Amino acid sequence: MSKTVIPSPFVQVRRELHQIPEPGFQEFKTQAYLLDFISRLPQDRIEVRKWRTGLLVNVRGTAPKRRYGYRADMDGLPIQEDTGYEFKSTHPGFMHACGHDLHMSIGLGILAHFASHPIRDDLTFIFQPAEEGPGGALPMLESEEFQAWRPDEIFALHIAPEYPVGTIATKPGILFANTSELFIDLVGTGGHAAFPHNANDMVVAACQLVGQLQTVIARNVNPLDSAVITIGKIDGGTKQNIIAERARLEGTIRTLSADTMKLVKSRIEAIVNGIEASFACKAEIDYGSNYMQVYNEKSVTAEFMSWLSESQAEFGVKLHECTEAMTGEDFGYFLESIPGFMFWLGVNTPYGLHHAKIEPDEAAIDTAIGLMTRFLTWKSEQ
Ligand SMILES: CC(=O)N[C@@H](CCC[C@H](N)C(=O)O)C(=O)O
Repeated sequence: MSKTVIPSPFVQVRRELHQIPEPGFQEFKTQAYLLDFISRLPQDRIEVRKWRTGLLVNVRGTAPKRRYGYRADMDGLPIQEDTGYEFKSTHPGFMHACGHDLHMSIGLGILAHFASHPIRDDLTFIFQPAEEGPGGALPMLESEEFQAWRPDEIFALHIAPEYPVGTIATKPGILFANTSELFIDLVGTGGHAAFPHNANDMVVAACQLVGQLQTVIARNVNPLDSAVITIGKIDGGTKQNIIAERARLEGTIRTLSADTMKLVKSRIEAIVNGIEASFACKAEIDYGSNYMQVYNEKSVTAEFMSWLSESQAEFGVKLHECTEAMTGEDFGYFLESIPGFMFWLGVNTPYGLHHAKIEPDEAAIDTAIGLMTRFLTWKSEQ
């Protein structure tokens, strides 16, 4: 006899959100979906405020002394999906490839629980746009809407493809890197492919520049420190037999300290000046958006880790104290002024974050909802 497997309601929510990935600050359908879901929850303790394409939701406690915040990010990535899903993205060239569909469904699951099982303390649910860029956290944090329901402590998670479902990985102190986007435009003189001596080839300049940028990490950063420069995109020229007048490099810088970020940027600037001189071209650097490191406040994180290590067997989860990673997250801005932490949630998939084939194990959704509802309930009882 065939058995029909009914997915958890929040797996279905994730699948519906997966189909509508939108770029940062254009999460219109996503916002409408969240609003519609929230409108079907018990309303007596809930208030909702829009902030741009994001949302803030207040859940009033029964006798509040403190307020806890839970944040989920909302935007998708410019990736053409290549999964085997029946519920693929319906937005060509866009995909939830960084797990924000899971993050939101987990956020809704925790919210749905507390809408009908209020705790003593108040809760703020933060559905934040534009994490992948240009960064929604900082302007949201500074907004009147956020300040009205500003939490005393704040929490978030990020899916982790490399860990099995049930693994929760985190650490006190720095978890994710400082980041800066990097855009470099090179402008020279184009020309006929057969007359290179009359032109000034920006494809050659861009290739040299990419090679020289590798020396910053290999030769300027202390080998006991860590930094990354990744050039993820090069654009240059117009046709195979035309020497390129322009080229553009697009990338990102990651460091574990603000000082190393300064060092890396000053070396990039020196190298770019050298390219200008050696190719007699013009170069412009734009650092785009910059994110603060994710720094887990030590005592709140230690409290979570000790609570989790005592209760992990009961909840079927396993705590792993991980090392820091060079990922970036604008949740770091919330943590800069509000104590709290972020953790990795194992979703066991061979493809990494930002990969067109990533298929996170959806069992992690209920794991995370169960974990966070229990943790927030326990916090409120202390
Ligand atoms: C978790 C994650 O993958 N976050 C992104 C954040 C991007 C920051 C910014 N747009 C940049 O590219 O520097 C990441 O790429 O780590």
